[in-house]
Amino acid sequence: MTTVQATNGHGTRADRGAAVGPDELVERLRAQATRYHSEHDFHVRMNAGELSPAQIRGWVANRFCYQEAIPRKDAAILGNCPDREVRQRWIRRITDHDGTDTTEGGIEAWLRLGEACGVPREEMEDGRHIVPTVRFSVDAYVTFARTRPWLEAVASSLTELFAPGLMAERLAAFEKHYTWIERDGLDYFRNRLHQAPRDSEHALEIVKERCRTAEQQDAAVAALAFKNDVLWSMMDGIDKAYPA
Ligand SMILES: O=C(O)c1cc(C(=O)O)c2c(n1)C(=O)C(=O)c1cc(C(=O)O)[nH]c1-2
Repeated sequence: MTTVQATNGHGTRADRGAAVGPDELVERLRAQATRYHSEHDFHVRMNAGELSPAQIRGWVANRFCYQEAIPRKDAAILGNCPDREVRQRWIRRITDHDGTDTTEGGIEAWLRLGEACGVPREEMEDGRHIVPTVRFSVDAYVTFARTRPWLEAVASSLTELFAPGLMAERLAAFEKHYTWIERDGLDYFRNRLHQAPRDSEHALEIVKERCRTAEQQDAAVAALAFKNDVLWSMMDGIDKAYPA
């Protein structure tokens, strides 16, 4: 089939006329990997061990804004989703981040990561280090989940398909290059190594099964492209705020 690639990579309806099968849809979604934030220069330098302590601290403090917003984003998806089976599994994402009476969640693990890097917990919690680009990008993601159809919001979470490679590389890079960070602080990344594939498999199953029309498929690809933009602009904001 002939395709005309949109220059912004958003895979608009002009790309294709007809709906494709589930496997080809997965290929279209996976093709978005080239625009994932792992390709951003700040991440490339992070994993090469080239960032200063101030740059790592700036990244950790700003990323806390994203971590804190994830459960609110997932609650918005639950609120818009009429399907009990989907909700039954999706709800796990909220406790993974918020924790429970007996388990520590990702937000607490991220606060410990920050402390291990030398950012006091209260400085993360009060948001004093958050730069405007990060705040607006994160807000755009939560607003997207609140206002778009729930299936598109599920598709937008599929950046997590691309996350495990970056996480594994990051964990190795932190252990090798940033030895000034206490090892216990890296639990967040270790946990995500198994949580991210589990979550993205579920989201992919939903999108494969339910995005059957060309419009739904284009909307899913566009949602994923939007999310890549959210993550990329966060990195742009952090990169600019903490120069080498
Ligand atoms: O550090 C990263 O590179 C990274 C990327 C992503 C992602 O691809 O959206 C997530 C996370 N981390 C993460 O920790 C996380 O909990 C998470 C949830 C989601 C989501 O969209 O639901 N993405 C991500």
